[in-house]
Amino acid sequence: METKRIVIKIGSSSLTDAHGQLDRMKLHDHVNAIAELKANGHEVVIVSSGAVAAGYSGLGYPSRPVTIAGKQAAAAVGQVMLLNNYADAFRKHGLTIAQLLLARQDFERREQMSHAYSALSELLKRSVIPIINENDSVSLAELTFGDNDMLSALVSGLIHADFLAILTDVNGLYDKNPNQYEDAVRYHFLKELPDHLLRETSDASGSKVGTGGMKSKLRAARTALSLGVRTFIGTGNGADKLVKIINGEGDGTYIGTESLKPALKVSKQWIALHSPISGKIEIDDGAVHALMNEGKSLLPAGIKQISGHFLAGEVIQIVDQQNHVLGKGQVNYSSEQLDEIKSLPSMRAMDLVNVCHPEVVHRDNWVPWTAVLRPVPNERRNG
Ligand SMILES: Nc1ncnc2c1ncn2[C@@H]1O[C@H](COP(=O)(O)OP(=O)(O)O)[C@@H](O)[C@H]1O
Ligand SMILES: N[C@@H](CCC(=O)OP(=O)(O)O)C(=O)O
Repeated sequence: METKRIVIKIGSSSLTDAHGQLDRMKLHDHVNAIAELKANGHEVVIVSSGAVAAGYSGLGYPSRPVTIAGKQAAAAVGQVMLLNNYADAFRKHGLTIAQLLLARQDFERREQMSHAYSALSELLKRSVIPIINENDSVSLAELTFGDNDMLSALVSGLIHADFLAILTDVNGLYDKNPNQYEDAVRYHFLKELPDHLLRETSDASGSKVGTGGMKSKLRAARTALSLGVRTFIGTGNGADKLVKIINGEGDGTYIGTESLKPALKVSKQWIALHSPISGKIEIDDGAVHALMNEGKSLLPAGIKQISGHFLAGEVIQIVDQQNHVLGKGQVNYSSEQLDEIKSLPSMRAMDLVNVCHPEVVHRDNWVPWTAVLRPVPNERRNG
């Protein structure tokens, strides 16, 4: 049997009881199913929610806190309880776990993203099961993932996973919220996620503890697909549930086909999804053709105009002369240098600013505004 690298996202709703508190039976059910995957030789990374749910009652809150400070405190208490429970449960299977707490800022800094990649790769090599959660207690309010769906998609891209399973309390995506409409119909398989599905799907959570509802799972699934990772959204019970899920027999919705394009390199993922945009370069039609159709790098000769102040190594947006965004790239020249050399032949440009490589943006550091950068409807573009 082919072994796979699998990311399992476990939502709060799949870890808690009717009062919104950590349900150890549910946790053990997931652990048994993950142990089964490991026994079959698969590599597994868990993205687990549940810290706030596990911690709030111990802090004396009558229900899940709504204030930022309340959630941060509850997560700090609950994360310890959550991981202790996982560690005990996995130990019974002879398996070791590791904890990684990630914040959105960790993805915005290229080195930190590479460190996360290296640490995860090493843990997987040593057959340890990394358990990731958002670093709720320190995440900046305006920069939190909020739920772990998007985090799980980004992690699955980062480690070039073969499959992302988002476990929740509903058995897949329905054409309308099944909690409200009895006649809601479930999708078993979707080749891709069209815009209208994202627009129409509700962000209402089905439980007291979940965040983001089905909409955030679809956003995450779209990101995972664009990073080359097939996704499942659904549920299941018993030790064989995950084996069934990865064999295509799971109770839920499968999104994407086996023949997705391969994942982008980590450096391109950073440029595409996380890097801040420091400026803009407008290019002529010849350069548009070279970049978009011929897989070439951007040379000084194709540059018409520069906006913003940026340094060499920063990421800028590239637009055509009608101001259509073409993509993002990491520049080898500062905006000051580019102002001097725009439209010039490469040799002259290099002489003028004393730089030894002709590419303004090398094709290895260029990501076109295709699937990865495509904004989810009703949302701001990255940057
Ligand atoms: N179209 C839909 N299909 C399926 N579930 C939906 C849909 N719209 C809203 N939901 C709700 O989304 C919930 C799952 O999201 P959420 O509560 O955030 O789960 P989790 O805690 O697992 O992240 C379901 O319980 C369901 O009530
Ligand atoms: N990081 C938070 C997760 C917040 C949350 O509700 O996420 P989810 O259940 O995935 O919608 C926690 O551990 O409680």
